[in-house]
Amino acid sequence: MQTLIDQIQPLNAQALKSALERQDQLTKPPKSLGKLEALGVRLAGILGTEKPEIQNPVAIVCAGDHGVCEEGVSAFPASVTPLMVLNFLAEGAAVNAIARTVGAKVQVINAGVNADLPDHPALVNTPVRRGTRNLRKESALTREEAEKALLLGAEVATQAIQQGAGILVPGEMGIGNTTPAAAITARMLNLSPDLVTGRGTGISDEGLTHKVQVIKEALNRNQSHAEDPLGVLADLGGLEIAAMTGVMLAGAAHRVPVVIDGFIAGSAALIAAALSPLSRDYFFASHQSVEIGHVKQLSHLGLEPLLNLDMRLGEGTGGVLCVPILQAAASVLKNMATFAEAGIG
Ligand SMILES: O=C(O)c1ccc[n+]([C@@H]2O[C@H](COP(=O)([O-])O)[C@@H](O)[C@H]2O)c1
Ligand SMILES: Cc1cc2nc[nH]c2cc1C
Repeated sequence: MQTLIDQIQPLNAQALKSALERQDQLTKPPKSLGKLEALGVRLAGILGTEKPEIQNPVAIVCAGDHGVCEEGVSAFPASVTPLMVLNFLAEGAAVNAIARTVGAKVQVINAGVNADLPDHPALVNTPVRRGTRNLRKESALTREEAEKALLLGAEVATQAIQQGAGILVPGEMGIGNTTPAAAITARMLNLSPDLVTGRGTGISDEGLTHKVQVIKEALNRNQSHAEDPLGVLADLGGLEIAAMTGVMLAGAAHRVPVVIDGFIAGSAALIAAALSPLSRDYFFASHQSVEIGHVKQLSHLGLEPLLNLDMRLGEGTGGVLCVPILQAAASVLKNMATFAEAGIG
């Protein structure tokens, strides 16, 4: 893991500078493309050229199950997780439908689903274990398991990049995973669980009170500290959260932009950014999730969401939806004429 972290370098300062200057030479009133301009400049810094281009988007949907489901923290049964993996493979899920509209490929990682899954070309089927332990009672994962899941995500992302992926969207599927995501967020940001715990798939008021209590008890076991992000990941868990963290770090290590989806992806990004503060420069936040803790994650990460469509699905749906916006931001720098070229002014 340390090798991966050490590979992450700052953005290319020269490319940032020339892209910034170029924005004002293009045939438009200065700053008239608003936030697209800063997005383009950052993409230039990531790709190391004032004329960036983004091709071959790939969504990597990481799936895992959660021992804490036995506490009744979700509106849906855990059995939905493997069924949704089959749905991704049959291209019937929301992420598939949205990916189709933007030309993105969807790959799935079984990081730790509690069921046997069939072999499929779009599935990396090497689970670290069959779901996490119940974080209310014990550490969800060992450090070794957390690191293994992280490295699995990193390996799949690295392979996708070697095969030409130009932008990565880590997505997730895991019934119960807003519980570990909220616990991680509370610990990493040192916030009370009631400020970062939401309704996930749609639990009742009573369910929400219970969920906050479960998270409080998990945090009160008091086994991990924000200064030890891998320890937090292991303690509070999520095999798919760990795998997503790996995808994010591998994107940054290979200078590939990474689109951060909703609240669960946000919790993985908190871990990634704590492991490597430089990695944040490679991240773009797609949308503002309805989950209440998401705003807090994004402000901590210094990321502004591109869309606010009241989404709270996960799977990488918001991330995939934002790919064309980022492609457009790059295309402006790459394909627009300058005033000099157009003979204007
Ligand atoms: O991405 C989000 O912001 C988001 C918010 C709420 C729920 N989800 C999805 O719903 C599942 C987790 O919800 P829950 O209630 O089972 O913890 C999981 O499969 C996520 O992909 C995702
Ligand atoms: C059906 C369903 C699809 C999902 N996709 C991501 N989380 C989900 C949760 C449920 C319940």
